[in-house]
Amino acid sequence: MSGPNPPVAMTIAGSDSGGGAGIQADLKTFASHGVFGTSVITALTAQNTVGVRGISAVAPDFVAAQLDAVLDDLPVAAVKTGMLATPETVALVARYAPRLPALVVDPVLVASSGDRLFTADAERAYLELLFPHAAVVTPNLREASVLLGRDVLDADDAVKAAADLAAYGPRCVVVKGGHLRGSAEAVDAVWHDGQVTLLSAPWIDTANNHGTGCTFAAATAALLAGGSSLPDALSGAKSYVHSALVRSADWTLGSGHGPLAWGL
Ligand SMILES: Nc1ncnc2c1ncn2[C@@H]1O[C@H](COP(=O)(O)OP(=O)(O)O)[C@@H](O)[C@H]1O
Ligand SMILES: Cc1ncc(COP(=O)(O)O)c(N)n1
Repeated sequence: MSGPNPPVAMTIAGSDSGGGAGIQADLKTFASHGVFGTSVITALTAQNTVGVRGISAVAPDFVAAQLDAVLDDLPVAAVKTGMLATPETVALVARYAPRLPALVVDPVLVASSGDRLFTADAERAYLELLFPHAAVVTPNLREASVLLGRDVLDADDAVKAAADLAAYGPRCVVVKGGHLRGSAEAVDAVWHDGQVTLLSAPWIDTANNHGTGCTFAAATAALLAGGSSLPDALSGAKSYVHSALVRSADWTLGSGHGPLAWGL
């Protein structure tokens, strides 16, 4: 006898040929949470732990075909967006938003290697078209800076940025502090229902941080698909990333920023 159906989640993101981020990180994270993962691929990247060598965006019509194929057939309970690659694809996903439950938007604009993953001038499409539909948006410090057009450099800036991004309509904003060095804690600023709180975990000293943001957003979507409340999903995702970072801290896969472990 088989058990009950697993919850189903969807990732709408880019492929990372190096396996550390994007679709590959999302599916590992869904599976680690006992969630069945579906995937709508928006772009291929030729990428490794060192950097991004090339990007080939999928035509928006074919992104739509993938969305239709999955949504017409499978009971998707939560959705995560990662690299959307072009403003046209952001607009497309926004048009599908009424069919996308528990929408976690990770506004991937720049890889941790510093390579841009989005065409210029995409900020407005994110802010005006997609953010109003999101249950939660999860920019890192650099993405918050690009979106707001000002420096977001420290914890105080992150708190202000979370409140300012909330004005665009998402139910919750997490400004992730994974690139804030020099502190014993990795602190993220969370705006939810008009209140700002901090999400904190011990800082792990490791170069293997390629895919932390994808993993955090995918874990949040997996936990939402399983029925967690938003605050529980965010704290569960934070501890999942922390424990993955601990287990892969000393790996030497690749000569750049290596990937994270997976599994619970
Ligand atoms: N070295 C680290 N130690 C502990 N937590 C980290 C570390 N690096 C990132 N995180 C956490 O991982 C999550 C993803 O953050 P971040 O790395 O800023 O995202 P991104 O990959 O989008 O740049 C956040 O919760 C952040 O605090
Ligand atoms: C296809 C793809 N999607 C997302 C990221 C961002 O991940 P990170 O910020 O950890 O480099 C990436 N590098 N590649």
